[in-house]
Amino acid sequence: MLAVDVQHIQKHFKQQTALNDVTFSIKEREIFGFLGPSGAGKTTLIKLLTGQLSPDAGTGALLGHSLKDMTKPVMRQEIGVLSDNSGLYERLTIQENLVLYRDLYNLPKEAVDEALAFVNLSEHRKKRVTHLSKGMRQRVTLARTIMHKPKILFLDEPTSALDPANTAHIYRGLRALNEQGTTIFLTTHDMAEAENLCNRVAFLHDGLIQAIGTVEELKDQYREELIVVELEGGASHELALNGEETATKVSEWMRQGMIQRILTKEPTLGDIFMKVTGSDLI
Ligand SMILES: Nc1ncnc2c1ncn2[C@@H]1O[C@H](COP(=O)(O)OP(=O)(O)OP(=O)(O)O)[C@@H](O)[C@H]1O
Repeated sequence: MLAVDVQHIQKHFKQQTALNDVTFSIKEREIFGFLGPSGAGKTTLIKLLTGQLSPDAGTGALLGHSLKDMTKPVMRQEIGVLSDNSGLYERLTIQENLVLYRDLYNLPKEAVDEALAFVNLSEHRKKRVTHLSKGMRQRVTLARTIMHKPKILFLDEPTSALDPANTAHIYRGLRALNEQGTTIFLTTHDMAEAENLCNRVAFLHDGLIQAIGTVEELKDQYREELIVVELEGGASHELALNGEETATKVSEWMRQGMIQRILTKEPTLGDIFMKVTGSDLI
């Protein structure tokens, strides 16, 4: 069964088109990343998939259930959603927030400790939410989101407020969760995050999927045969691998003994995004 199956979804806000004919599917147990700059439609897509918005056109299903059923209680057990809108109880501690949630979902006692460890907040469990930094809040929200071990996890920019050490910790946790069977759908404009975590990615730009595939497939598809020649004194030149100009220049530099290093150039996801959309990821 497909975890997510979306066909020709459209969403408009008055004159503004947020999503325009978006079709894709995600297999169970994939980690799938939607990459796009601000305003590309990423949050809108998560809201449509999780029943917070209805599409203007198109159909979709999660684990075989129509998007129309997303607000039903049974689906709340199947999915977890991390978004900006944390909905945490400010006056309660981290632990008290998680206990409330544990009881709501009838989870075992140890679920709170596991969730705290997942987000590296065990030592801070007694802190009130109102005193937390933005990154800590994001981690508490994430703890709550993964606590019931959902079948599909939707993460809207999950590490946007986190430092590198906590980001690495969360990545390890997400991979472990995925190995236990959770399908993960995340949005990001951080290409390193996508490369690091995702089995497959899609580029979203102007409300359309502009490219989709594994990171390796996209790199193969858009690979330019380029070399970088680094010269004495620090100058560096990017040249086509098989150009006449390259041969002339390189042999001249070699004759003069100027070459320090010659490297082949692998495009980053950011390079590919730029090539496909003509726009930056930021
Ligand atoms: N409730 C709304 N009313 C009007 N326009 C909206 C609404 N929600 C989103 N939009 C518009 O739809 C487009 C897509 O927005 P969306 O929030 O999905 O982008 P995003 O890719 O998540 O951006 P970011 O990375 O900044 O969160 C934007 O042009 C945005 O202004």
